[in-house]
Amino acid sequence: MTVAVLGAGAFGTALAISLAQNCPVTLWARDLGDMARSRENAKRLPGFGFPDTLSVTADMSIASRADILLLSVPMQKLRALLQDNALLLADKRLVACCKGIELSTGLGPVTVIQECVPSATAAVLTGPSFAADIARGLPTALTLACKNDAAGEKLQQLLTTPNLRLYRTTDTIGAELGGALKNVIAIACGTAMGAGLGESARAALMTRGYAEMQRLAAHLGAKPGTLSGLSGFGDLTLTCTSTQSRNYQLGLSLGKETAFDPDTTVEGAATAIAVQDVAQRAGLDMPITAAVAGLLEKRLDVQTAMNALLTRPLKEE
Ligand SMILES: NC(=O)C1=CN([C@@H]2O[C@H](COP(=O)(O)OP(=O)(O)OC[C@H]3O[C@@H](n4cnc5c(N)ncnc54)[C@H](OP(=O)(O)O)[C@@H]3O)[C@@H](O)[C@H]2O)C=CC1
Ligand SMILES: O=C(CO)COP(=O)(O)O
Repeated sequence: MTVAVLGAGAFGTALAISLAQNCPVTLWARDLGDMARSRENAKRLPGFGFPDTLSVTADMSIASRADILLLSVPMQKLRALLQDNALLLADKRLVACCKGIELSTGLGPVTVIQECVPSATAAVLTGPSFAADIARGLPTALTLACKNDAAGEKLQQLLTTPNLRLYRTTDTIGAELGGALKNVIAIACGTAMGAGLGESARAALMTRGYAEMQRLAAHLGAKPGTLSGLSGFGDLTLTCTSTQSRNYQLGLSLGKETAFDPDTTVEGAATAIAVQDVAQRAGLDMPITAAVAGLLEKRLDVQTAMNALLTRPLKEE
């Protein structure tokens, strides 16, 4: 068995390092930089040397020879990567490792894979995990979702490593929505903390945000149990409470009104806008998502957004 990871960001690099404990792994990057010589990804995940079983390439025809390919580029870049390499990726097992909803279509990564490479077996790997924790060998548990349970079980076995424990589901919609939507709520929580609104406000946003996640997921046909698992509740908890999270960090800077590096990968930003559109079309009430979209689009300031949430009509929980 061989694995390739397409996209040498922090997460792709960490997964490649962990999976190289199991089998030969090829890490594909559009720009290798100094990685082949230094045996480290100094740009995205500094401080973690590559094991001997990990090779790097910028040649997709080499990477695509692997049995299983993990797709670890940001969500908004996934479709182009698949379209550009559709012939090489035909019939492969493709596992999306990105968390988000496509801005132009409102679709998640599994559907995007199915649209671009219909002959592939599509899956998504998601859940609470920081790249540095995985690379450090710290214990991590993730969800592997694949509609075909037999294919999913095989992937679960092959991609579990000594420190990366995978659970399995056939509910790809629930798994990808959990990973996408928690980022939006993490921006809201970071904003509240940055603006000094307090930990009680954060707990309220996490809980009511989780209600929004469940509402949209149910509307789109997800199983309720998936949202309460690692890919939903698990990742929501991690991302809304850790300053390691870039989504939370963006929120902190919105709340403090400080500058934020626009080149940072913050999946929740595009996803908030995409989800707001999906919710509006479906007639769903998602006020926290709408508030985050309003903040990001600079239609709202923090105080106005918070007042709007607090003065909504009172309701049953
Ligand atoms: N970091 C983490 O802890 C975790 C991240 N994730 C998810 O993983 C996904 C990737 O995030 P992460 O690795 O952190 O992001 P990073 O910001 O670390 O890296 C993004 C990577 O994507 C590459 N990339 C961007 N556009 C393209 C493109 N068009 N073609 C090829 N490569 C491209 C970049 O290449 P280049 O260097 O050349 O710009 C870079 O290597 C996100 O969806 C994120 O939510 C999930 C769990 C944990
Ligand atoms: O998805 C993550 C943790 O599970 C990483 O979160 P950020 O993308 O916010 O850094």
